[in-house]
Amino acid sequence: MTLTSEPLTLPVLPLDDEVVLPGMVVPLDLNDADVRAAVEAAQAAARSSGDSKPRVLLVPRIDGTYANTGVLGTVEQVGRLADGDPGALIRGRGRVRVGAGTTGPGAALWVEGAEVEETVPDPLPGAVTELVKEYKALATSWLKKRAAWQVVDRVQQIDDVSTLADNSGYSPFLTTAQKVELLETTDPVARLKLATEQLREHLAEQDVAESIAKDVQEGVDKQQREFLLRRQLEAVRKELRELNGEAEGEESDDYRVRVESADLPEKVREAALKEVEKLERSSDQSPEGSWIRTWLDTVLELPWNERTDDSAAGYDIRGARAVLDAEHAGLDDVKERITEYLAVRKRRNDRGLGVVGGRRGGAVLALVGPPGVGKTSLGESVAHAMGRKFVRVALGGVRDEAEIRGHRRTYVGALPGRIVRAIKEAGSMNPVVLLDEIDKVGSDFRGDPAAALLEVLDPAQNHTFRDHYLEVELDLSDVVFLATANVLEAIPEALLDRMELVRLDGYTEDEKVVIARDHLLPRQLERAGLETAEVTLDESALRGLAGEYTREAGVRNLERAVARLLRKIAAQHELGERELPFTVGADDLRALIGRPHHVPESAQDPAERRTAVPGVATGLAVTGAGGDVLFVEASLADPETGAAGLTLTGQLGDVMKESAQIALSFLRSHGAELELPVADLKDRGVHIHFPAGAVPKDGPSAGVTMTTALASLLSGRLVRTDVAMTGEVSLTGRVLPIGGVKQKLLAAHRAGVTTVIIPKRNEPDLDDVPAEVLEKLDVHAVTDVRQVLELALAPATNGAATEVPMAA
Ligand SMILES: Nc1ncnc2c1ncn2[C@@H]1O[C@H](COP(=O)(O)OP(=O)(O)OP(=O)(O)O)[C@@H](O)[C@H]1O
Repeated sequence: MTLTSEPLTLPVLPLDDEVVLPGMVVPLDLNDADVRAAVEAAQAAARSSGDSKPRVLLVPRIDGTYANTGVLGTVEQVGRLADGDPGALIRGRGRVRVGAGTTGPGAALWVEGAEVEETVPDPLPGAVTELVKEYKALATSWLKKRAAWQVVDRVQQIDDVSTLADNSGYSPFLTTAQKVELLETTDPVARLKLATEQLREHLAEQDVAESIAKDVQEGVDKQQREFLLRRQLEAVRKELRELNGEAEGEESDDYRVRVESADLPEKVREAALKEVEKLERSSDQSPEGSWIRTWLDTVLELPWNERTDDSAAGYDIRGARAVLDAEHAGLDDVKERITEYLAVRKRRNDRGLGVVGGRRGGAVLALVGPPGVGKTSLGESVAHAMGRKFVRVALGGVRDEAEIRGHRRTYVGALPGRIVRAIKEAGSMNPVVLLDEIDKVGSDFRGDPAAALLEVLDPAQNHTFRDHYLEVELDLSDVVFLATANVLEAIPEALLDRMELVRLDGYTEDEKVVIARDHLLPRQLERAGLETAEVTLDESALRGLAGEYTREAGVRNLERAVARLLRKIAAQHELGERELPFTVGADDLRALIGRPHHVPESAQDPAERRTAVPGVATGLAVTGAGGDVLFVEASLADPETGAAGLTLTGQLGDVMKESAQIALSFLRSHGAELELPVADLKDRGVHIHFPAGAVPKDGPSAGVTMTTALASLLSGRLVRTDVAMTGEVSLTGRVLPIGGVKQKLLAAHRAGVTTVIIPKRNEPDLDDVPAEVLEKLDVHAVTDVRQVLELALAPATNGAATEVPMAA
């Protein structure tokens, strides 16, 4: 509520763009004509009326218009202002409603006015007390920001609502209009509310502005800091280079220069430059920096645009064949297959067709066979023949997909995969890559390496091969992939689908002799530091080494034996114990490298032979090392103590266990007819054992051998030592076909077996078996297990027949 008291007559002091509120003390410049006129008029009036202080009416004038409300001001002092100009110090006293114009002394404008009386509720309602607190808090926070500590105290001490609100007149952030609003709000509580709002708004704006300013400042700071640090880094580097005696400009670790000067495909360069930028931003010590450097090194070392030139000069197929012939003895069919493969590849290439693709396209040659038959070295020969670089990627035991495709770079110690590493090692984008032991890749929780390999080998995908580590695409379409495997069955199905198989089953003794003479001996002579003419191995010595000192499908141990022999001779020569040149004959072997390890069963003392007791039969099997002979032993358990049923030992697979069951069932039902005492089989346990040594692959082909061993056991008739057999047996006694005939026959021959029994339906496989082996073997193709028993069991000897061995 506002009341007006008796009228006042006052000279108007107009304030342009300025507002003085009650309680404020302001200095005003007397050079200003309006100010001087008002002050002088007031002084004159005061003198005549005897008032103590001259009084003026301070009225804001906005765009030439006066506000409705003014403030009664008393002139406190007239003198010099801080800048030396004449001035007056005026104190605002109270609100006055501006009335009509009137006359008075001097040049000033005189008006009538009425003082505005203010009432404040007493005591203050809670809401107002709260408002007072809020205002003080806001004002304090604002003042503290400006470090106006004395003012903080003064504001805190004001208790009067009206005075507190008018104190806002000092706020420099308020616009003239806002101050006029404060002036014209005559109710003190309403005015304090308004002042509080204005203050709050300002503080909020300030907060936003401040945080923006902070952000801006930080950005600037960071850029500046970075710039400064960079300069410092450069200076330090330069100094280090000078210390190390490097010439200016010869910046070994300046990746930017290296990337820019390297011969990289455009996409790769872009990616590399991006990394260089990251590197430049990271500190020298940060782990990220070292990752990036490793990555850049890898990228820079890859032979992006290197390729050996084979199509332009055009390796001619005849030349290629000549290389294959020169480096490997024998293997005619294998070489033929490789030559065909090369010819097709070349023709397609010449006609711009690219690699043979598509499913079953057989873009990849897979060399399958036992160890030491020359798979790896054939791969190398293919590279020679094509005039390309050769790299070998060992896949044995790879179970992690990342081995093939690389680890993501975020992985600690990440590396590119083996394919990328192979390309790097080859130093060209079109090498011959030999995927060695592709049958030994496994899969587990870390993914399926075979799936990654599939992508590598697929001509539709491999021109954009993506290694997880490298992250840039690599074109593998010009790489010649070859694969090797020991065991065909172990190659993952999907991969097998992509491959053209070339089988290497092993060598005959004659072939080994030729290989040893033409290839292994010359190489090992050189290794032993001997001249070609100094040591000769005659044919009988080579034969002895191949036949009695080693027993293998390939020639790896043979090569070792030759090496051992030559080392011995070289040492003896150095010790003066042997004259050179020297020709080694079969009789010299024993003295040089000791006794042979592999004597044929038939050459053993008859009592020492494995088949010297009933119940042991000789089988033929394929193992990881190629074909091999193995012995199957059968015995009957003691009727008192032994458990009934069938016991099998010797690391057998499920299929082999089933074959054993079938052999047993067959003999139980046909024993009588075969004149075998099958009653024994009913109440006594049977034990079949495959002695360790060579562990055969799981399969049914030992069926005939197990049947024969059991029949021998029951009849007491020995199995002929010179007979070995292979074949599956059905419940009715039919002999069914099996695999690996060539490997098995080579093994039989190696072991000195002379009679071999095979299933009739395998007869066509004999075409693959070298003639020299067939010549020495008496091969019987049979259809029924009865024929097997007839051939294999020796005639009964009187008396000894009942001596049946027993298992413990
Ligand atoms: N037909 C051959 N003519 C000449 N040398 C041969 C022949 N076969 C094999 N060799 C030689 O025998 C050695 C063993 O061959 P290699 O290492 O290539 O066997 P591999 O089949 O790859 O065996 P693995 O499966 O264990 O890798 C090599 O030194 C190779 O040169």
